[in-house]
Amino acid sequence: MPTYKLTYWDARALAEVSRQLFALSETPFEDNRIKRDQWESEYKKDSPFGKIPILEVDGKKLPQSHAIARYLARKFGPHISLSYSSNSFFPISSYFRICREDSIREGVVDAIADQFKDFYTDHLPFFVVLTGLKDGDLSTLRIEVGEPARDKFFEYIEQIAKKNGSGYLVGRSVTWADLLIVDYMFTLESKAPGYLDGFPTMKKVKKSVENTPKLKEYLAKRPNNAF
Ligand SMILES: N[C@@H](CCC(=O)N[C@@H](CS)C(=O)NCC(=O)O)C(=O)O
Repeated sequence: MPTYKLTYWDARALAEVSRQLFALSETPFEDNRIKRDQWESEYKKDSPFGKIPILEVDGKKLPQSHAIARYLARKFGPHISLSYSSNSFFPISSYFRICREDSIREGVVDAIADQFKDFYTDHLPFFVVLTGLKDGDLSTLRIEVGEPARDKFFEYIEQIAKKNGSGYLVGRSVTWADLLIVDYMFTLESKAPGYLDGFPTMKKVKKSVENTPKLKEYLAKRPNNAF
């Protein structure tokens, strides 16, 4: 088995999906949580794009959080489902075959993750003030930036989740797009209770994902980071 080392801050943010993919697949990895001064003095100069997270696979560096998560999801999954889902109604082997044959599903998972990234960028000016990373007028930012970005994105994925009807966004078990969105929802709900109340199907998706057995175990033990 290759050795994996994931370098990021001591935060969930852009590394958490990949940590969860390691947990779901029960793959050992080095969770290398660094401080800003270490980043500046030791890591930055040798980083491919001058940013973290970075995944090292047998010493080879892979940057960009989505590229890392997609790589791990395909390697371990491809849909990180199999025995981890309690409500997968296909027998494991046939479900695995169907996923492999149905590569359009992988495309849809990637598209949702990319759409989330667009939302994340639009929503960021509100998010950084909400989480205390920057100072600003929270109530004005909520009305002018947060809620319009939230409504645009969550109205799309609420419909996708409703239509899929399984408690997940794509197929009948958890994918990395679910992990990505649910972790962000977790932060939003802890910082702004009620902020996602208009999206009940997505709240059900969050519940299904957080109750995925291996993930539930991981969530109970992970460091208590604010975001
Ligand atoms: N698009 C990149 C963004 C990475 C990014 O902005 N990382 C920040 C931490 S969240 C960083 O490396 N900051 C340190 C710096 O810019 O020197 C990704 O998704 O991985």
